[in-house]
Amino acid sequence: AGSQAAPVDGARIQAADREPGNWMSHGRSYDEQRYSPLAKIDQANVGQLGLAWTYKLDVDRGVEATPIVVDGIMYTTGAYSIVYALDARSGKLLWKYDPQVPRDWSGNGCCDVVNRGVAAWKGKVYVGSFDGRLIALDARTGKPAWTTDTVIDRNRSYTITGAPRVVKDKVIIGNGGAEMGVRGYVSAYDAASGKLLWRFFTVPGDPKQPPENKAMEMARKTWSGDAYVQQGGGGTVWDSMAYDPELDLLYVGTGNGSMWNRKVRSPGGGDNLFLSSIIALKPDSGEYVWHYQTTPGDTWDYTATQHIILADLRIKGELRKVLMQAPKNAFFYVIDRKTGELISAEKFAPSNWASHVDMKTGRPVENPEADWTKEARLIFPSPFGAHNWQPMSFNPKTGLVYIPMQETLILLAPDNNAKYVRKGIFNVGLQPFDMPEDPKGLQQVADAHKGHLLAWDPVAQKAAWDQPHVTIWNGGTLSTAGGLVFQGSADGRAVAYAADTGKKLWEAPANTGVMAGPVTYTVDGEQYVTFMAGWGGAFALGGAMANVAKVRPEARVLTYKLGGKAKMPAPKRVMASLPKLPPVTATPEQLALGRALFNGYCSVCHGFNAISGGVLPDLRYLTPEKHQIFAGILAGAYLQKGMPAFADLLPPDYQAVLQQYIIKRAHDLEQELAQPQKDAAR
Ligand SMILES: O=C(O)c1cc(C(=O)O)c2c(n1)C(=O)C(=O)c1cc(C(=O)O)[nH]c1-2
Ligand SMILES: [Ca+2]
Repeated sequence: AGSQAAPVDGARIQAADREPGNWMSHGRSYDEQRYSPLAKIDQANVGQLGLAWTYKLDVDRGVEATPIVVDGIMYTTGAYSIVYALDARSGKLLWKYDPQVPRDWSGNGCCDVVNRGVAAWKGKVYVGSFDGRLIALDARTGKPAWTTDTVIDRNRSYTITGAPRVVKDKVIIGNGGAEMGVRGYVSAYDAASGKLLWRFFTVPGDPKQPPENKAMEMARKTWSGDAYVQQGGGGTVWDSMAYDPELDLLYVGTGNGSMWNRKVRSPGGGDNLFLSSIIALKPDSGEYVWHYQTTPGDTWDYTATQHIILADLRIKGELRKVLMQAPKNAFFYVIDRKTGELISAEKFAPSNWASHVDMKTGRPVENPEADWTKEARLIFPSPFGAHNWQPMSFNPKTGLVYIPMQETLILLAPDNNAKYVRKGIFNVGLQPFDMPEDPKGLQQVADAHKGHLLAWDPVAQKAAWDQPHVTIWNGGTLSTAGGLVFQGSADGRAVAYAADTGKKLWEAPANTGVMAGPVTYTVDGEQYVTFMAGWGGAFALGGAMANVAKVRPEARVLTYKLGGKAKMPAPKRVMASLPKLPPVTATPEQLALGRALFNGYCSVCHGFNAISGGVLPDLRYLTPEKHQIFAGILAGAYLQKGMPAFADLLPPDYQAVLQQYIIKRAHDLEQELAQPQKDAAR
């Protein structure tokens, strides 16, 4: 391996199976199967797994990283894009790099200040920081080698949450922000110097300007008007990529429209390319090759940024080079990855927005009842998706794909006069999200959200087995040659299942919700399994329902081995008691306005109806001292803690009713706590 740390290159990643003890790229191999040939830990002995070591991360917010492990060193990330290099055998910190994400950038993300991990290449480690920088670190020391700004417009809410991939000496990275009014793109940078090599926009720019390329010329014809220019357009490449070295094609998944509401975004309709699509690009030039749009004219936040897996499958007697994706929209797609031809698509989760995918046209057949742009509709899946970013895995031995599937639903109501407001504000064309305030109603909605570990046969396009979870937002999956599937759970466990039958074989407490995809590796012949634990992300920030999981954020690396004897630290204590509450003085009408303001501006971080999911402060617990400086906080007093300023959008009387609504909800809670528990229970 020479004297360099992390001397990963394309040849090594392509031959990943020859060194199964390493985990050298995000999905382990370029095909992103997240399947490990390691089999020392198997169905017979997995019950003996114990903790080898734990490592506490700095920030207790959502943890979503897939660690990279090369030659005994683990490179991983936590919230605010902090990078950690750990001895993979002991968990000892070798170095740490904190990109010092300005905390006042926090409000530019839709879904927590998360990071999904680094890439390693020829002695460097690459991380995308939440504020949109791409940073190359010396893998030995953690010192920056170069930094580049990937953001084309700092007046817009661009973020990076996804992990870079490196292909042919090019670091590929996209960004997030389609809830916040950005134009999506994916860029390639020279791995050695950080120089920009190409950029592919996923949605058209201003029609008054010439299109950047042929693909944008094609895309432009599928949009109406030019309102989308101001609104951003969307189509962000915020997570998935895969690479086929033989075909020399790079695949990227694109996100939803900005705004979600197509009536506002593209008033005359249209497919709005390349929203919610899988796009094949030439990695050398960024040139468009083909695309498949999963949700034409998307109006539900049905991103196709979900994990992409490449595999060779025998379908109707023929070996096909396929690409698989289970996007938010609840259809499992098998696509010819050379041509983009749709091979099959079936529902892997309940949905009401479309009945099926027409195999002649390759398009979903939409249910007219799911059009919420005229009036409010109950839609499933919700924008949490039938599957979100939590990566699935494919086991070539069982032929099954293991999907962190979820049943979700939502009431969407249009705001067809919505205007782009400014950076840091949700820009979706909806009336504020609605959710029952009363505990019983809330419990009903929460109960309708169901999490599953679904084993899916991609050839037969049907479920092989299904394991229920307590709620949604469970972890990504890892499958191994030991006949195992590993998955963390929202309710705070690390679990192993039999890959063939789904039988649960092992579990251990994680103290907190586990969302990230686990990895496995070896050091000196010993096999380890690592779970990145830490509750957060979109569901937990949204609050209320996430409390079903009964966990709090506690960011930690958990590594197991057979016979491991390390001790799990005790879980952190939670929630203080309610402070003395100021009186409610507002009228019912004012409180209704306060509620609309809260759910419009505050709920995506502090929870719907002011019930926090425990990641960010539950405002019902605000102390009298904090209530005294409420206006100051809205004006930006806590910017450096990550609390954005909203005062410019809320005249003083609105600020007062917003505060009154929070106080009213605190009184509601006080009453609830005083009542016998059984009233609130399911
Ligand atoms: O449209 C986008 O740009 C964008 C970005 C992100 C992100 O960067 O994390 C998410 C989403 N959308 C999204 O729709 C979503 O459900 C989501 C969940 C999460 C998460 O980390 O828990 N991120 C995102
Ligand atoms: Ca989105």
